[in-house]
Amino acid sequence: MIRPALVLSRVLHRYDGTTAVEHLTLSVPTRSLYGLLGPRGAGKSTVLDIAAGLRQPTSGRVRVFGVDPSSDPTAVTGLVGSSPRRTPELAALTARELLVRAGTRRGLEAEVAARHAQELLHAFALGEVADRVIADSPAGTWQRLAVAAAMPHFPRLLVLDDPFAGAGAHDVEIITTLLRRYVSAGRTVLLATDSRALAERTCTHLAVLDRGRLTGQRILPA
Ligand SMILES: Nc1ncnc2c1ncn2[C@@H]1O[C@H](COP(=O)(O)OP(=O)(O)OP(=O)(O)O)[C@@H](O)[C@H]1O
Repeated sequence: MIRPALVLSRVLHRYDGTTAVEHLTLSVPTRSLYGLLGPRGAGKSTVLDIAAGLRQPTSGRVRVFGVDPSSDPTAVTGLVGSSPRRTPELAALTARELLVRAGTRRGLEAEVAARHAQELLHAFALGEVADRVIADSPAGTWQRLAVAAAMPHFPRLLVLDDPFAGAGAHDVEIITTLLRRYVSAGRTVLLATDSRALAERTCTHLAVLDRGRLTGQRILPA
């Protein structure tokens, strides 16, 4: 049997007084495009942070390709890719600079990072804005760039928080095509969204979260 990309077993997460994730158990198969669907505050971002090794759960068991993020955080960082947040510091960079920086931060040599940045700019149809400052780009362009910035090192698990937020139909089309291609190349994508329509159109698997609990799970027809 192929080992799942991510396994959460009875994961609980509390922030001070708030229980964000309540005894969540789920398994994300390798080569799936797995959607976490739920309204605001459902706990999606918390689950993604836990999957990316950016947050330790209060209790429960987490395995990323069999690795426990609490005992080997560095290994998990190498296996997972996630998008940067749009901070003023990043918005002052050009699209190309952001992608090169994303690559070198993931351990690529400068030359390799520059080549991958060029490939990603092309794949995400970002050629025209490549050397423009990010601050001048609309939300949909940022979303394409943010997804590209999660993958310069070709991580085995791509973790994307709301990659369609503010994206227009053209951006959604490009992002969806690239994510499908990524999965076809043997990788795995875990994304969060509050749009049922987009989740159903894009994903191969769907888990529905509500107030930190799993309320449904489906495999979607191809
Ligand atoms: N850093 C934090 N400190 C305290 N409470 C938090 C923190 N982050 C999230 N929460 C709370 O945890 C719950 C789950 O939040 P989370 O962001 O994981 O949900 P979400 O489904 O991603 O929502 P959104 O779509 O709004 O990001 C919410 O009640 C939220 O207010």
